[in-house]
Amino acid sequence: MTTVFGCIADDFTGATDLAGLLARSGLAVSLRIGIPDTAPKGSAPFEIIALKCRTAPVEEAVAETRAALDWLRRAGAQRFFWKYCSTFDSTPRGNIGPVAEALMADLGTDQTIYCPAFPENGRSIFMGNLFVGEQPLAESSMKDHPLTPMRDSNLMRLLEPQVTKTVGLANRLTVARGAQALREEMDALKTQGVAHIVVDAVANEDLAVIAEACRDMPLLTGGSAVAMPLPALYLADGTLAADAPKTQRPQFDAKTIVLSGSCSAMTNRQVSDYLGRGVPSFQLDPLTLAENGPRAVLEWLAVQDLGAAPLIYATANPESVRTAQERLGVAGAGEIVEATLSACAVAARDAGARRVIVAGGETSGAVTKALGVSQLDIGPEIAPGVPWTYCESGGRQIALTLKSGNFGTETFFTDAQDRLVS
Ligand SMILES: Nc1ncnc2c1ncn2[C@@H]1O[C@H](COP(=O)(O)OP(=O)(O)OP(=O)(O)O)[C@@H](O)[C@H]1O
Ligand SMILES: O=C(O)[C@@H](O)C(=O)CO
Repeated sequence: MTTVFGCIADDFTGATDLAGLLARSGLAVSLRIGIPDTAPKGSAPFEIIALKCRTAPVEEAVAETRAALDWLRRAGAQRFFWKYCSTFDSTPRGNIGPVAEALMADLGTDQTIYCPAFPENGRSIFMGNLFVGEQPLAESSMKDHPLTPMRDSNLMRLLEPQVTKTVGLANRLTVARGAQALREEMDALKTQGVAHIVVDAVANEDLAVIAEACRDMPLLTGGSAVAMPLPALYLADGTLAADAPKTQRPQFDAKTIVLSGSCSAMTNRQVSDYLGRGVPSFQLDPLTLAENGPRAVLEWLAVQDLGAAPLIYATANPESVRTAQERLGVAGAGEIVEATLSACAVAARDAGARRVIVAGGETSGAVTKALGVSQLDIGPEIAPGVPWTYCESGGRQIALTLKSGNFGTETFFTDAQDRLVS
């Protein structure tokens, strides 16, 4: 099968988020961890390459995404998507804008759109300003993000310093008038030399209009949700054959491990909910780990009944996180926890776990790497933007879900288990 739509995501959970929304169509979606070192063969209609370049140096992010684009082109894709966070996480220099400009140059196109809106998860854009729920981005918890604090809510102002060409806006009033009106507005902006168009969207209906208007642009950029209507559009216009490969539903043994390294407000609530159900659990403390290593948790894990879906978590409140970071450094505390959760993932898999639930973007990156996973097929969605995925790890098929810190409802860990039939 030739790939129709090639996507590049700037982090792992963001990639599974996009994959989950594309897979709502029932069509096969394949996710590669990093740029495959083999030539494309038997690629899916929708291919996503997950990178880890959100906060990488600009030159590194540009080089990696260009290499990913090259692989996707060799897989046959002619339309491309640059996926970044629905909260537009970026540094003052990038990497959203510089990567978009580099991909545009490679594709020989002079216009693209920027639409991080994800209404189902409370991200909306109005008059170029991004909201998280009812709060402007810069007043949301994103203002204190450790790596990419977002201190402005205006997407044009955020993007301008990241690009060399002109930035403009197609606002909600235009989007509300439909796909044809939006196309005309983009053409008018093109004559004014606008290369980068922020597009307003407050509801899924707006995203349907934007996707319809922009479906044939060589490059689209945004959060996952703006890409969601594309599979149906490509099926309807014959870009994708009606017999294109569909998603699979393999079955997995119910032995499960839940690993949480996210300290977001939502993950804290999810961990509390799961603990409240009386599941076996082990709380990791970075300071104890720094002193004694992971032996205690690995010994505890070795005697657990994985049928009871035990939880190992470092999830903590901001005060405890700060204390650990003051003593070990931000990176030091993070690495100790990530290394421990990764070792637990491997030990649980070797002990028979076939369902692995991971919370946290960085944590997911570390666990996926430790499990030696290079390709994931996308299964059923657990919550908006969080699907189950199927992959091979250590010679076995496992089901793996990677949850962004802020995604899912309080009952996510049980929701995940309920979504897979054994
Ligand atoms: N108790 C703790 N003290 C200090 N650092 C911790 C603690 N628990 C987890 N960490 C580290 O905090 C970081 C959490 O980042 P991660 O990306 O996994 O979650 P997140 O930021 O909530 O998720 P996302 O990026 O999807 O929003 C990881 O590096 C993790 O190892
Ligand atoms: O878009 C989002 O919010 C997520 O897919 C994400 O990128 C989390 O890191």
